[in-house]
Amino acid sequence: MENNTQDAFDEENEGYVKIDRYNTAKTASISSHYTDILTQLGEDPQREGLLKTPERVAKSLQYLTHGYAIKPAEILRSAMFKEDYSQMVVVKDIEVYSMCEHHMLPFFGKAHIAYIPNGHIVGLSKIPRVVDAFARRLQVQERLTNEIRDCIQETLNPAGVAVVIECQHLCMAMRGIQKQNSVTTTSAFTGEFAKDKTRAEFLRLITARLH
Ligand SMILES: Nc1nc2c(ncn2[C@@H]2O[C@H](COP(=O)(O)OP(=O)(O)OP(=O)(O)O)[C@@H](O)[C@H]2O)c(=O)[nH]1
Ligand SMILES: [Zn+2]
Repeated sequence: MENNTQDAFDEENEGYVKIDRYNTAKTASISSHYTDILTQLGEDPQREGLLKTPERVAKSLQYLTHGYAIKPAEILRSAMFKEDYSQMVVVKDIEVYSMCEHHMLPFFGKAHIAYIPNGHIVGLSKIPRVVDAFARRLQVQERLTNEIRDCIQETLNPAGVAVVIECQHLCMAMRGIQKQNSVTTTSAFTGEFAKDKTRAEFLRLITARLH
């Protein structure tokens, strides 16, 4: 039998919760609903191209929502280091793939995140991991933005956190209002980033291009 059990990141570190990514019972149950849905859409679920589609969709949906099984605060806690560095740390252009909770269609784009250390820094890769943990759920962009900010603020306790997310929503492009190029920007700040000067520096850094 195919071994579907793996942890969320194929790593053994603390904070990476073991998940049954393609839980067998869940896959079977979701698949059977999709067989029904295909019929209701006027398709023939028995035709060759669709035979494995319900199972594929079931696995795909479990992957696209695997963030529920991840504990983002533990990810940060697993790589916090005491360091006497108190300048802004910016990680920008982090790819975001999420699903809007209203239509279950993708929204995707980039997150730009900064924090000002207050005794501790965090392993750089952990910031995109936190983004993924919250993005891989059914979301709205505003809540995604706030959840990332709050997780970093509450766990790392920095002097400030800044989160800017820019995304395109397929529910606004493929259907509904059908605006192909609109981009939604959301932002959330804490602490030092309430100050105009600090916020302006962050915004300058994320819009600057080095090459
Ligand atoms: N604020 C916010 N709205 C979102 C997000 N993703 C999708 N939406 C919106 O959710 C709203 C749901 O509105 P409804 O009127 O209930 O749904 P609908 O009839 O499908 O709306 P239309 O998309 O306008 O056709 C729509 O305006 C979507 O554009 C998000 O991340 N944040
Ligand atoms: Zn939507």
